[in-house]
Amino acid sequence: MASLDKKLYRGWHARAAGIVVGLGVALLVSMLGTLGILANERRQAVAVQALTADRLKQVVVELNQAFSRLEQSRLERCSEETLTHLRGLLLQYRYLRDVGIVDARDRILCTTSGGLLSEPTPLPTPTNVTRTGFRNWLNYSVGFGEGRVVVSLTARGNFMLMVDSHANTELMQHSGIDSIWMDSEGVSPGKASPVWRAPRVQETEPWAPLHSELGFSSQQQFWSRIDWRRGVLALESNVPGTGYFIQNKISLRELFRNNSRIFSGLVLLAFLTGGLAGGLAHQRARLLRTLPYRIADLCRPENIICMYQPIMELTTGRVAGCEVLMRLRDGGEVIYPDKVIPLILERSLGWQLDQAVSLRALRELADALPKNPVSTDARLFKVAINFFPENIRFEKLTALLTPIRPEGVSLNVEVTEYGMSDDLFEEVRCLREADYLISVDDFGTGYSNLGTVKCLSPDFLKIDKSFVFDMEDDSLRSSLIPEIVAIARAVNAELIAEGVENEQQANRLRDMGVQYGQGYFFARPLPIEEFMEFLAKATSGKSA
Ligand SMILES: Nc1nc2c(ncn2[C@@H]2O[C@H](COP(=O)(O)O[C@H]3[C@@H](O)[C@H](n4cnc5c(=O)[nH]c(N)nc54)O[C@@H]3COP(=O)(O)O)[C@@H](O)[C@H]2O)c(=O)[nH]1
Repeated sequence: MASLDKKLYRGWHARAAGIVVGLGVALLVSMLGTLGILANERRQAVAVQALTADRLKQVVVELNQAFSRLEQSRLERCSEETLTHLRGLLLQYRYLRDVGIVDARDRILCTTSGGLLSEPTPLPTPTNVTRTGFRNWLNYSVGFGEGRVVVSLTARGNFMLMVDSHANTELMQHSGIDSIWMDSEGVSPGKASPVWRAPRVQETEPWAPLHSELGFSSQQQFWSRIDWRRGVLALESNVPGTGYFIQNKISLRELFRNNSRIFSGLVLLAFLTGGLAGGLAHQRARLLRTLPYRIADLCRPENIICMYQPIMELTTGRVAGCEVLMRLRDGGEVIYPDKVIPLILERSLGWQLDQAVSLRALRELADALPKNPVSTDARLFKVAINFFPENIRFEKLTALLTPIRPEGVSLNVEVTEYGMSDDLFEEVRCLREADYLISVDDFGTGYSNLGTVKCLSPDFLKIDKSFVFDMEDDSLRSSLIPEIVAIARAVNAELIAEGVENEQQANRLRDMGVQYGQGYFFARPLPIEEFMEFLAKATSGKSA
């Protein structure tokens, strides 16, 4: 069995399974590990963005509050008194740097820092105008004291507030985020403009937020995208209710560099788990290719091949019938019965096999025999079929064979000597009454005595081939053939000698009183077409 398993195991199948599974597991482990690293990176960015969003929101809330209070105060005309009042208001806010009053053409008339301006200072067109009526000038450079600073201006009605971009920048720089965008909803909905970019971010082509529509949502939401071309993972979120968006961009190369140890560990882990899984899959695939795992499949009708070995009448040379011998097809290979019969019995597949063989053989014969010129002989034609002893049950066999029994063919049930038992006698008696022929197979190798053979009353005794093989040497074994001939006469059975391999054996057996011979001298077990050709040739030879 071991050598057959080895033969049946097709190396490349199992190797391919091992390689595929190994690579698959290695890939899966690497992917899961990489996803874990990305998820960790994302988690960190989310925490940073949540904190920054909170701060930005405070600025916006401050702006809203300040505008409401200014609008309620109705201090829309520039005067020292108004400016004093505005300065008092400014002190109450953390992020506001300046408060001013503008005219209808957005010209600055006075500010808390600059006082009453001798000439109105015109502002350019706003960077954006929001739905709620805010006009924004982002990154606006103004002279402040000795130098200039970059600020953000926001105006509503006649009031203008200045948010210190420097303060903002400080805030951002320490937050770890990369850029802030603002949605100019109202003027051009869905179009966002960058507000701030960390100095370390050098970008020629900034990325607008993915979901601008979420800028005014009351919930902070996070989303991410990977730009494989640029090798960047971008994480974004909105600042709830403000129209602001926050972005973090992580270079994949940097990510790899920062986590190089983890990645090395991951490669090692992928290699080990892939190797282990591949090895196990290879073993399993090898195991699945072995006969014990495939025997049930091999015994299915589509894998069964029936061969027909002629049984010759030794005195006349006429083809008296045939024995059906099965083989199992396994892809391009053929498996012989001796290799699988023990396994078939162990797996209780005997009936499945006997059923499939007899159905196929009788159908093939029913199709082929009438087309053949020997059909006139069919009346005499005996088809011997092997059944496992436990399947020789009258009801079971007749239910199976009666509907498919070909016209004019005698069915010959072969019973091995090993399978003989008391309860078999009754089954065999019933089969004989129903016109079935009975042969005792491998006669001489079992433990039957004259009494049991008498009880069975078979039509044929098949002399086991081991007696025939030894005939040339006149061995002790072959010297028993006359005893077998005597037993056959005593039980009124005819004899078929198995394993006839040459003419000398055939002639001697005939001379000893053996009626029939079967063996390679006449023909090997043949497929139906070749068997029919043999039959035609033998019949025409006889009639010529
Ligand atoms: N229940 C079933 N058992 C079956 C079925 N088909 C076969 N068998 C049993 O398997 C045994 C082995 O069969 P196989 O390998 O086919 O061998 C047969 C012949 O090929 C072989 N033979 C015939 N002539 C010669 C010869 O001249 N020399 C030589 N060395 N071998 C020869 O002998 C076997 C004949 O078998 P049998 O007459 O039945 O003893 C076989 O013994 C069956 O029991 C099946 O469908 N069902």
